Parts: sequence; structure tokens; C-alpha cells
Amino acid sequence: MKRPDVLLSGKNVTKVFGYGKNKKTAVHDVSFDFHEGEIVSIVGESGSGKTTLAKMLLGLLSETSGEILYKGQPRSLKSHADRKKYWKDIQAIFQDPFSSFNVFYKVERLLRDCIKLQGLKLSEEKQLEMMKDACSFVNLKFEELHNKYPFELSGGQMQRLMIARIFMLHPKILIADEPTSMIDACSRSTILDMLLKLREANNMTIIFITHDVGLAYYVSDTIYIMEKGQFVESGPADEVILNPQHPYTKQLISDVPKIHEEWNLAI
Ligand SMILES: Nc1ncnc2c1ncn2[C@@H]1O[C@H](COP(=O)(O)OP(=O)(O)OP(=O)(O)O)[C@@H](O)[C@H]1O
Repeated sequence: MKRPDVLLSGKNVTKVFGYGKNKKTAVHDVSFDFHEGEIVSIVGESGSGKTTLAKMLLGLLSETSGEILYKGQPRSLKSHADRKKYWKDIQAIFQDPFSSFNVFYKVERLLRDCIKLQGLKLSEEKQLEMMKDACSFVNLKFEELHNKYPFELSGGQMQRLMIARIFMLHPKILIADEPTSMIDACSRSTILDMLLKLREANNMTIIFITHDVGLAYYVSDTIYIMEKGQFVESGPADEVILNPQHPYTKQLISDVPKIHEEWNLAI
């Protein structure tokens, strides 16, 4: 079977912060190919450069050197209109859902904005239908939540609301940066399963950023292991986890003794 097309790729991407003795190379000469409909995990310890790379992918930070290509072309992100166009195709969810929401808006407004953002002119009836569909996709009830503010929701409900928004916006690429680190194990498995469902529903490319190699193995097709700003190993999840080559990958895996057993994330 033909491998899906490469959607997002990087060639020798480097990010350096600061100057002189404050100089810090957060991402050092990384290259990658992320394919359409693929779930890719970027795994590494705190400070390894994962979030810096995610911000470059999103166009929130510029590369110091190297190049990121979208659909095989260099990205043009100079004007506001360019960035708006790019952000239609690439969206992110972060570990702290509060950072993604305007806390002064009620749930209904947060969802309605997704329709507006796409420039869709729909009847009130159709808009309600879309918002209800998005909520039921993540097992939330629109009728119960539409009049609430984000702070009135539980952490798990907020994460699900973020995924409902992604369902409505249906970007081509979703970057999920530690989206389950602030919720309990039971909600974690639900969120991960919803990410898998999103991929099924929209053939989305999902870039899952985590320090947890076990979670990465559970969700991904492909894994990139990141140490001190560099990719030290990458490949199909089974190959990387079942036959690791690099000492750092071996160390990460040895910290998860039950990785080879069947996963029950709700325990
Ligand atoms: N704006 C910045 N200015 C200077 N240094 C930075 C900046 N942002 C990140 N760094 C440094 O770059 C390195 C990589 O940070 P980054 O946040 O990308 O790592 P991470 O793998 O995402 O870590 P975590 O899992 O803790 O979020 C760290 O040493 C960090 O201190």
C-alpha cells in the first residue's frame, strides 16, 4: 500500500535562544516527515525541546536555521492573512485548557466562534446542530453546558471541549502538547481515545508531544525520540519500542516496566 503523502516536513531545523553566554540551542538540526493521517509522537524529557519545536511547527516561533515545509512548500507566514490561512489547517491543544479559552466566554460562544472562524454563514438551526454534534462527539451534552463558563467545567470536561472545538474546525494537523498531563487516568484514556477517533473521522495528522513513552506507544504510528534538542531515534512505534537502538530510548523504556503488556489506561 502506498504511504500517505508527507504533509509537514522539516529540514535541519534549529532554534537558538539568546546570545553570548546566555545562548541556548533548544532544537538542534532536526529533520522529519509527518504524513497525512498519521499519529506521530515526539517523546523526550522536560527541557528536550519538544514545545519549542511545536511552536515552530505552529508558526509561533521562527526557525533560527533550517526550513519547515507544508505540503512540500516553504510556509509564508509574514502577513496576518497568511498566518490566518495556515492556522485553518494547523491547530493545537495544550496541557492547560485555560490557556486555550477566553475565560469570559460561555461554552456556547466558544463553540459558535469555531463556526465564525471558518467564515461559514449558516442558519441558527444548522449552527445549533453543529455545536450539538461536536459535543456529542466528545460525550458532552450541549444543553447542560452551553450556558457555563470554562471555570465551571471539570478538567476532563474542558479537555473534551477543546477536542469538540477541534472536531468543528477540522484542521489537517493537530498538535497535542501533553494534553493529558493534568487529568486523572480515567479521563486520560477517554481523551486519548477521542484523539484516535478524531483521526478516524477527519484523517487528521496528529502530533502528540509527551514525556511519557508508554502513552506514545499506545497512540502512535510513528515515534521520534528527542534528547537535548535532537532526534536520537525515530521510526514506526513498534520498531522504536520493541527494538530500541539508542541508549536514551532504552533508558526511557526501562522506566516503564510494563510497556510491552496490554495497556489499561484507566487503572
Ligand atoms: N523563550 C525562551 N528563551 C530562552 N530559552 C528557552 C525559551 N524557551 C525554551 N527555552 C529553553 O529551551 C530548552 C527547551 O525547552 P522546551 O520548553 O522546548 O522543552 P520541553 O521538552 O517542551 O520541556 P517540557 O516538557 O518541560 O515542556 C529549555 O532548556 C528551555 O529552558
